[in-house]
Amino acid sequence: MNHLLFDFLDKHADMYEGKDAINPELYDLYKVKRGLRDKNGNGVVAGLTTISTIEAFDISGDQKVPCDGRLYYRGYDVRELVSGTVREKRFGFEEAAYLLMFGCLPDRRELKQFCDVLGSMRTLPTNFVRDVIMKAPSRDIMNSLMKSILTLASYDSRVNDLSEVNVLRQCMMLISEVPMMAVYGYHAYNHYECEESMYIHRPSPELSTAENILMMLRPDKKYTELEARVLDVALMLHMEHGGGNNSTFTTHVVTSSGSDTYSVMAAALASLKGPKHGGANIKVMEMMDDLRANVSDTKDEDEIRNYLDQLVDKQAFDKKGLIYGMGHAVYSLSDPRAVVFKSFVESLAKEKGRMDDYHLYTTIERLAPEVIAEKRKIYKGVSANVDFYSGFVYSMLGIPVELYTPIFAMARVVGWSAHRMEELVNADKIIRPAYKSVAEKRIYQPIDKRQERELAGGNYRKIEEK
Ligand SMILES: CC(=O)SCCNC(=O)CCNC(=O)[C@H](O)C(C)(C)COP(=O)(O)OP(=O)(O)OC[C@H]1O[C@@H](n2cnc3c(N)ncnc32)[C@H](O)[C@@H]1OP(=O)(O)O
Ligand SMILES: O=C([O-])CC(=O)C(=O)O
Repeated sequence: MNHLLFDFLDKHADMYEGKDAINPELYDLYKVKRGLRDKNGNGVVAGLTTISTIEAFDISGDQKVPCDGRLYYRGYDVRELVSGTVREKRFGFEEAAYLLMFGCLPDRRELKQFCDVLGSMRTLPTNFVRDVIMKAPSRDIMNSLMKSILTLASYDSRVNDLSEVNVLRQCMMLISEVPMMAVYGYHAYNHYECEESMYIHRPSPELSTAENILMMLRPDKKYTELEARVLDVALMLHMEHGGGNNSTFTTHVVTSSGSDTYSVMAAALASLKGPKHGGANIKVMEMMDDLRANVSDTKDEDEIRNYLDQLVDKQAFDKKGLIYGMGHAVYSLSDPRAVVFKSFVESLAKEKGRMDDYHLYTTIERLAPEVIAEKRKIYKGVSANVDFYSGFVYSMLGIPVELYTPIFAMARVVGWSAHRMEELVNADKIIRPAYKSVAEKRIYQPIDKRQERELAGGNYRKIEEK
């Protein structure tokens, strides 16, 4: 332990606590939109996009009426894209990636070419797995991914070339390589930290992204057709969500400064892993484990409601006051992706003998919006979001929890790529909103004239002892 640091923090913890708190009334006074949303939850319009469209309200006269959510990729309803590829027995991730990147649906020849190119790019530099991915493995695969992506930049002789075709090359390369880097990052962690056996399977250029993920993950490389199709649908549902979501907005912000593709993607990953964003899928699973540990009868609705009450009152689980997997910055009555997920969760749960869990999830999905509405100011309705059922689906596919958010990233890297290109082509202006300063001006004091402060201390020690 660094005693110097420990004592310093112990003395200063009290002084630091609340130091940066700003009187909430000032936000109203200066009309600051906290979280870049107005009082009714509407986001500040920060840009234009043709990549996707999100709808959560219908307009009736001059009224906005909450409706079931709708999501379109380049104008195509995501539900139709999913049902189309499932019906026509094709893997859809690559097709949707083509659509998002190039703006139109591919014909058979174009799709084959695109899949062949992605397949040919599923390689990493010589010894990259040994020298980069295996070094300092961590349970946090998102951090491991960021490290790998930033290191890849050193192997790119045209790292800073912002021409469209070069950025397209870099993006396609990352779409191909992120699944490998994430799965190998997990194997490294599983071997070095969990003392399990390690195996590194090379991806196959003939297989789809979803098949490759399952193949690389499993010791015997085996998976069923249903498992690969379900994962493919999950990837399609996570690929893109407008320009304003936290990680895609990060993509726009960092792109606008002229930074390189690797740095932009690392920043987007850093944003996505947050538990209020893509990291929520891991939190949902941890919350469900905590619920099972604290609710004696998971079929008793009163007991479940009581636990949800405690969650929102910051008394249970991580004491953050959130029911993970619930609520969305844009959607009101429903998130269309959660609805699609739910449609195959039931059949999968039946097949895997997880119907008790399925009923528990559906009960929470029904009760949570009521509990949140009782205790918070609700502007537009709260419903299950894409992260609510995704972890449950992955657990039925035998995917380890550490990979849940990285799987989100494997898909969303496509949306980030499309938005990076859109920002480069259209905006070419650094994103720079304003912050109103509410600080007082002060007169400089020479060091010998500054008053000595009495620091009580003890606060950090208490935190450490917990
Ligand atoms: C891929 C994705 O990023 S999807 C989102 C994944 N995140 C989660 O599942 C985490 C849990 N959910 C949340 O934290 C929130 O719903 C967010 C961050 C997604 C959206 O938050 P907001 O934009 O503030 O939602 P909204 O305006 O509808 O919230 C209204 C009120 O309900 C509260 N609320 C919303 N969702 C929840 C929730 N799941 N649990 C408890 N309270 C909630 C908000 O805190 C807010 O109350 P406040 O004004 O007192 O702070
Ligand atoms: O749009 C948002 O705020 C969150 C997001 O990325 C998603 O729901 O996929």
